[in-house]
Amino acid sequence: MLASGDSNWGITGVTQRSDTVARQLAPQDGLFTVTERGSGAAPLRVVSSIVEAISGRDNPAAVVDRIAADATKVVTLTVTEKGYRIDPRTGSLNMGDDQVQADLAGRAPQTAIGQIARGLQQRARAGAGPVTVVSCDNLPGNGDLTRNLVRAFAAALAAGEAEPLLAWLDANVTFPNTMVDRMVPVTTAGDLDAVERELGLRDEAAVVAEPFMQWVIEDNFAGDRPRWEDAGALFSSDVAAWEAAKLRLLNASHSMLAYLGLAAGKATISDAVGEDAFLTACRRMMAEDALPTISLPGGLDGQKYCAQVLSRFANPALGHTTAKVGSDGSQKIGLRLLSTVRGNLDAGREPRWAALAVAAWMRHVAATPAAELNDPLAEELHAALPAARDADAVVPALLGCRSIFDAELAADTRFAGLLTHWYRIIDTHGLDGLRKEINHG
Ligand SMILES: NC(=O)c1ccc[n+]([C@@H]2O[C@H](COP(=O)([O-])OP(=O)(O)OC[C@H]3O[C@@H](n4cnc5c(N)ncnc54)[C@H](O)[C@@H]3O)[C@@H](O)[C@H]2O)c1
Ligand SMILES: O=P(O)(O)OC[C@@H](O)[C@@H](O)[C@H](O)[C@H](O)CO
Repeated sequence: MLASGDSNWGITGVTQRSDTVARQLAPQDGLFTVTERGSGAAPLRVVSSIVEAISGRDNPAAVVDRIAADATKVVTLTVTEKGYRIDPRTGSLNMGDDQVQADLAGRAPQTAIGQIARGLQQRARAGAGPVTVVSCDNLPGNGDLTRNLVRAFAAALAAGEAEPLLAWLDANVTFPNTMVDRMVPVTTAGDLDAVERELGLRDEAAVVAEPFMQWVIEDNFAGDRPRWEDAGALFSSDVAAWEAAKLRLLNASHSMLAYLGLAAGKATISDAVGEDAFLTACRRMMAEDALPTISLPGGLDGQKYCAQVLSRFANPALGHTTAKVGSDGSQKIGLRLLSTVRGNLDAGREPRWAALAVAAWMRHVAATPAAELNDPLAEELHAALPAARDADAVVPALLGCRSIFDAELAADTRFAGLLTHWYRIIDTHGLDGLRKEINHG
């Protein structure tokens, strides 16, 4: 958007739990490069939109100040699913979370929702103007969700604080829903060296990405906003449909490839999708299980979208690891896969392929020691596991985790049967068994 000529905007970047990115950007005046990899890649570009980078962990008061500043018009957040601190049983803010309670008690806030709510409270008191909060995470209705969590935080304050803040939020803050799509793997040391060779300078904050990018935003802004449409963003009143398509087709296949790939020793998503049987499983999951459960947004051709997703996954230059995509499974499978599972069971169909992905996740959980499982619920999941790790022991044990499977889904014998079937094949017959079973249909 800046490159299109309007230079009135800039970004204050805030890191959350670690100060790494703030430390990398500070000596570079906030400048960083974006390297596209794959067919149609644009030349390396230096991005100058970040005017300052703050460590939210070390300087939470500065975060509150920036949100409250009159000059701030938009607050975006991208903090992963677990960063929202949702209670899986209620879908609202987890009031049992120590960090949420500490933010409510009045310390300089450390949680993402606490920082936003306290920033907005200071903004209300300062009489600064309206502001828009934009979640960019892979969550359905991410704007509505963020609004509900911020309101829940405000409502939990003492009455004298809660009522004026809630009224001010209603009159001055909007939370548009968005869908962001671009595969951006973790930058490696090799990426930094490659950028240095091309640029002639060391960029510690370099970003590597695929050429594809898409940002769909609900046009519901409380105040001024950058003209992102000049740089290709799509403003739409149908963001929910875009988000459902992305989560149930792209992200669901991504998770499926991650867990099948991990079981078969494939390090990257492109390696996993290069295995014909896994490619077939993804195709069939999207076509037979996911597509029938969603209404596509106007202008999106489902068949073409699925084919494009699989060819994006095959990009060998990206190096997106199965370990990274497979992290935080407890936070992702409900949104990406169980939504499809429920849609099919309700319609009387068997979610055969989506169940394969969930079974592969269960196998990953059971085969990974608790200390090595990259998941905020690692302890809870391992506490649920019995000593035996075969299909008949693991599947019912993990189905009993109410943070992930509701009682109705856990009691569905069709789903449990599919999970046990696929788990057993992965566990006892390995890649050859999977190939045979997937190709057999
Ligand atoms: N990387 C991609 O390909 C991509 C593409 C589209 C959307 N997304 C979305 O962006 C989000 C971030 O992805 P990423 O690849 O940058 O992940 P990442 O793991 O590299 O970064 C996650 C960020 O979230 C913060 N965070 C993690 N746990 C937190 C917590 N408990 N509280 C507050 N902040 C927390 C981290 O500090 C970090 O800044 C994803 O969850 C996804 O929804 C990612
Ligand atoms: O970012 P995460 O960890 O929530 O999920 C991993 C990937 O599935 C995801 O980041 C995709 O790459 C992205 O959603 C593509 O737009």
